[in-house]
Amino acid sequence: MQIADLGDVQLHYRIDGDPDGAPIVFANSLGTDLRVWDAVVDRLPAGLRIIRYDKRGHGLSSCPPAPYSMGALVRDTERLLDHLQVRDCMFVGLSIGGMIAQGLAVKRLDQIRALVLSNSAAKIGTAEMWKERMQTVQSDGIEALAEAVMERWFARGFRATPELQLWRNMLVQQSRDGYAGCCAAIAGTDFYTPTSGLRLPCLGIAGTEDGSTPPDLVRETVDLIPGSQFHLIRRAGHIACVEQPDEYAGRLTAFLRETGHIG
Ligand SMILES: O=C(O)CCC(=O)CC(=O)O
Repeated sequence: MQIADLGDVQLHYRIDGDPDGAPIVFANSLGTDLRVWDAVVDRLPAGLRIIRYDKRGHGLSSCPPAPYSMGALVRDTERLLDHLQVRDCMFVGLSIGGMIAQGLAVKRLDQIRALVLSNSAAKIGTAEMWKERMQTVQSDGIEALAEAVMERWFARGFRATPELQLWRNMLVQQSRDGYAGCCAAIAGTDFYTPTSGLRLPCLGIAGTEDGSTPPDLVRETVDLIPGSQFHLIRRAGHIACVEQPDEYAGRLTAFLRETGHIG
């Protein structure tokens, strides 16, 4: 376990693979920690420096009081990558992690060479929806949302497996402030204009049964960046990396090859 002390926030991160390899960075979604990538990381080829972290308010990172801004989440990531001396990475962002990826690419193209927007979009939901969710979390806890979240996260078949309980536990064990803080960041984010100006290799990944960021929404965002690719995973919801890790890691590996991160 490793911690980066950035002054106002301490971020928990983990590095696997080859310390001198080409960097690939993973950013998690709302209500998850870096374990959400375990199965994908296990399936990636050798020769990569694989960096994962918990954004503020999630996992083992520190949890400032809500609300958070997207600017703060992007800045945390920027400082973490500077701390780790990461340049020219492939950045894989899941949902809010994909929003962080877009904000970071706009700001620091030296850090990001290729972008994977997984189950993500330039704008997710409405400000009203996020306000309601924040109020529910702050008054009744994350548990009050858990059943509905599981239906958006996972396809029907996966929801019938015993593994579902583990991911539900991960969700409800996140802090209320961390979850609500990130809801506020999503509510205030509309990256359509800045993302339209991006020029870098981009891959969109969507799940056919994603109830949070449906395939058309993901496609609309990646189509803002000329030359982007799009990959649709069947029998997967919002957390496609957990449900279909073979296909997910396979597509990432192909994109790593196409973009010259691995030979
Ligand atoms: O997962 C995210 O980062 C935000 C999108 C969302 O609403 C996920 C969920 O359905 O809980």
